[in-house]
Amino acid sequence: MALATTPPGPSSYIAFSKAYRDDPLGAFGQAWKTYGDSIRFKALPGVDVYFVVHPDAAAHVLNSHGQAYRKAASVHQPLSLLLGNGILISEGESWLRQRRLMNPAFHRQSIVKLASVMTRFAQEQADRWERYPTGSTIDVAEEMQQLTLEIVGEALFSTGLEAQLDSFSIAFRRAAEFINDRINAPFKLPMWVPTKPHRQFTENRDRLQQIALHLIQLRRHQQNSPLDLLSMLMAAQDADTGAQMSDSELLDEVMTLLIAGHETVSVTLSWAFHLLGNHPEVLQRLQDELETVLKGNPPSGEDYMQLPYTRTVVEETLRLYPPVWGLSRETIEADEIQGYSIAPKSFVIVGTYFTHRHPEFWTAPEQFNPERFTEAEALKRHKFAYYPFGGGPRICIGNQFALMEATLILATLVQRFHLEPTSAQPVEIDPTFTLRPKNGLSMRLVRR
Ligand code: HEM
Repeated sequence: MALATTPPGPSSYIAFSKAYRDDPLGAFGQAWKTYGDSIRFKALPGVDVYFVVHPDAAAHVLNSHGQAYRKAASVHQPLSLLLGNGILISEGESWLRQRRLMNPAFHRQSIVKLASVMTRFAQEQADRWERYPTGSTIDVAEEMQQLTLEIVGEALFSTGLEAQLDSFSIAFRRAAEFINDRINAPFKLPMWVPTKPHRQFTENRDRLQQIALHLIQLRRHQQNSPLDLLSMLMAAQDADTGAQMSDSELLDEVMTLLIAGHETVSVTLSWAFHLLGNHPEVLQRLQDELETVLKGNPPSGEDYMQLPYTRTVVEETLRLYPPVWGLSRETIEADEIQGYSIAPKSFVIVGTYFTHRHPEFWTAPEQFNPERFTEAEALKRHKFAYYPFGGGPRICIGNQFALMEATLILATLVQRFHLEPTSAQPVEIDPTFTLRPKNGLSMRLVRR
């Protein structure tokens, strides 16, 4: 048997990390071009970072050999400042218990019931836009963030978040910036050191948690509670012990769902509008589908399955702009990926953004072409050529929720409005926290 070797990579990590700080996607993209699908960076003495792009490697790390990996502490410790030990962060038995408790709330039957929440809020958004003078310039990224936060808030609590929406949104954005900086900082001061950013982060985190905890406590005292995600989480019982979640466990899960459940969908929608604004032929097909299927009526939950082209637009957007552009893991034990040896306690990044543009698996990968996502085309593909929701046991629990929400919002807004680019300049990507358009996304709102 041939001995496993070490993947190639740059000799100077300092040069790479400087390029990474200036332009993370550009730095990884350049390294991918130079060294191929598996790269090793010597980060610090004794600490290696491996970057893998091939779908086989993604399948290996996320699925078939997932037991040799755990979520990377350097990313998840900063995240846990906000999400505690919620399902996104936890590991092992405790994660399995949380996942089992939460799974029923995300089954298709449960999600379908939320379709009316999604369409109602999307219609309200369209009504708000109706009041703007046609031709107004709007920040689509900002508008989608508010809308998706409203929807996940309603799905969780049925009511209650509206009044606090702005406060939540601002505190979240600031807290997310702090976490992103902390993830990328080579040295992290302990949080008890009273620096200004630490104090500000704590204030923002406390504001977010107070809002969520208040809604949980209100529900504890409510009779005839509505059938929403929060009641499902509160009613969920551990199969072995019959135990239910405490307020602090609920708080971590609620924070996780509010945050994981709005930011990702909001950036997907922003990119979808950006792509549609620059691809009139795709927009035309989408409008044709909406006209044929909806016949001028507003979309309802039942229409979701009848809008296959709209959904492929969402899927293709998630290919080109996966909100979670890379997945980071740590090796628990030594491993071998595609013939390369991976040292124990190394950091492995699975490069979703790059796999989604891998020329061996996608024809004309840079082109926006929703046709790739017809059932027949999808069946022909490597299962891990496309994984915007991750894969294996830790796959996104909200993937059905997200696809339904993005499809229904897109259908509702495209039926009534056309969003035009305000500039011929390409929109820059800001890969902090999630893959967002840099400095928002300014577009011209035209009534149809
Ligand atoms: C387009 C939208 C979305 C994208 C691209 C996305 C992406 C992802 C990815 C890549 C992961 C796996 C992270 C990893 O393996 O390290 C994940 C996990 C997760 N997502 Fe999503 N997500 C989306 C929407 C949602 C929504 C709407 C919710 C909830 C309402 C949600 C809740 C979660 C949770 C709770 C986890 C952790 C699951 C676990 O570890 O068991 N996500 N998401």
